[in-house]
Amino acid sequence: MKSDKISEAVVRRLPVYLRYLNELHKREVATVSSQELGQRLDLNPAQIRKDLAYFGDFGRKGIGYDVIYLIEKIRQILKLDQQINVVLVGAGNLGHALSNYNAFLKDNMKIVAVFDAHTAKVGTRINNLTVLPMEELSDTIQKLSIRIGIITVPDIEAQNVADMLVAAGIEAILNFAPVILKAPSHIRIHTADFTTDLQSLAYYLDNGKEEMNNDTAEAGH
Ligand SMILES: NC(=O)c1ccc[n+]([C@@H]2O[C@H](COP(=O)([O-])OP(=O)(O)OC[C@H]3O[C@@H](n4cnc5c(N)ncnc54)[C@H](O)[C@@H]3O)[C@@H](O)[C@H]2O)c1
Repeated sequence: MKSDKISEAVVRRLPVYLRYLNELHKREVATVSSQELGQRLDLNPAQIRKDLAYFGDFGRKGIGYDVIYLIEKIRQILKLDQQINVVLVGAGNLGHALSNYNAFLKDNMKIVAVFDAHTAKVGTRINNLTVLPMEELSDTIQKLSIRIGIITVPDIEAQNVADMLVAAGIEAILNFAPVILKAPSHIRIHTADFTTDLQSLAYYLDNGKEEMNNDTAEAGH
């Protein structure tokens, strides 16, 4: 398995494959072709074959890929075959929503601690967890071997929280605050930015109209 050579683009596609493969497994489908995966996921089958070739040549011509085997391999590559503990900082609106969202539990990722700086939030309960004060962040991260941090604090506080997470030994951060965070190069940071996503959608709304207008104009020629 050439896991050390997997590009970022492939790593981002693997969870997409995994979600659909889990769906197939639930429907008791045993094998799937790259064509079917391509159709369903709107990806080029050749690209899918290339991505999956990272795990060795196990697709069989005319039969396709063994769904269970592929699920196992992708989970291994993504390290979802081990329990990964996650901490969330910022028990506000978004923090509550994410802490209550259990969809990733099946992938062995679990929010095991929630923190907040506000005294009114500390001691309250979210989804069976008691919100803890920031003073306990470092000890808790070490005690529970927490490896990923989720940041849901206001933008002006986000860098400060990221620094605390890094100092406590976190290896990766999912940041929901609309700021670009700085961290040492060995820390992986992904930012989930709803605002920029919405802004780029606005562009496509206009483009869609223009394209429709162009199409209509061309059709009239
Ligand atoms: N609510 C949404 O739908 C949404 C969507 C996208 C992005 N965001 C972003 O997520 C972040 C949180 O949004 P929200 O609506 O949940 O805000 P919120 O005000 O409801 O919650 C923020 C929480 O962070 C806590 N906090 C503040 N400073 C802190 C610090 N230094 N350490 C620890 N905790 C601290 C606050 O006490 C509060 O409980 C913001 O940056 C926001 O821009 C929110």
